[in-house]
Amino acid sequence: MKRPSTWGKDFPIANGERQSPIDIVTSAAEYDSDVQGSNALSTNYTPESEVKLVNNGHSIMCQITKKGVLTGGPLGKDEYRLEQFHLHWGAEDGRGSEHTVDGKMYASELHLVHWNASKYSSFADAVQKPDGLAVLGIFITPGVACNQFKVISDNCGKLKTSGAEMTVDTTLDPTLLLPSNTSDYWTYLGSLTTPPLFESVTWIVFKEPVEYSKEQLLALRNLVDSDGNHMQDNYRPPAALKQRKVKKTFT
Ligand SMILES: CCCCNCc1ccc(S(N)(=O)=O)cc1
Ligand SMILES: [Zn+2]
Repeated sequence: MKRPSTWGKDFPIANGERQSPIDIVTSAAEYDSDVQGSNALSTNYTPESEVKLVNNGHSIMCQITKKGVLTGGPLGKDEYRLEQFHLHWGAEDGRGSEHTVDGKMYASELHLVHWNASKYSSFADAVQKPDGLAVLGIFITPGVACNQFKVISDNCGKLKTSGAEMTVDTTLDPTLLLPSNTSDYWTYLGSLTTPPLFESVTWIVFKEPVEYSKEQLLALRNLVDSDGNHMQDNYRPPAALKQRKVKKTFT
């Protein structure tokens, strides 16, 4: 994939009104009490009985096969189905996340991608609809190892090159990839952060980061992308906020 600065030519929506990621200016975010209590954000994931990993040339992706559901919060009455998760990261710890918080970049960002199964028939059908997708963004910071992420980081060596796929014969519970606090998040209307950049994503970015070990981050940086280079800095820089408001669920 070419550099983000070149995307505008082939994908004019790159300069659209609801592009992602964004810099989250915490002082400008508006508290929204409506996303608490009975309609709090809720995940109901079924653990994967085997783990399908793909090096798709610009990230490492886990294709979900079990029924996993995200509801509540900013999603109204609709039920969003977990489709896949993947990550973005830097060449070093000081950069790598896509969203930033008051200009701060994290070392990596995990995206759990869901599609609106209440209104659409498949991910492909939902991916271009304004209320088609919901993505959970989880910031990653260097620290202790994340045990559930070992399923991915321990197999990066076998997924080195673009197009490599493998099925790991072990279970994986996506719930264990989430931060302990899933009540505090920012949410706003945005887009896919890679081409085709469709403006179809309700973003939910958790305030609390998750820790991965140095070794787990290094495993990501040793992957090879579709250009044959080390897969690093596969993050899009923040796009203009334009006429959007960011909501927050905490004071
Ligand atoms: C039409 C086929 C689209 C395939 N690619 C989907 C896709 C791209 C980016 C993200 S992200 N990085 O915004 O979560 C999720 C899913
Ligand atoms: Zn992503």
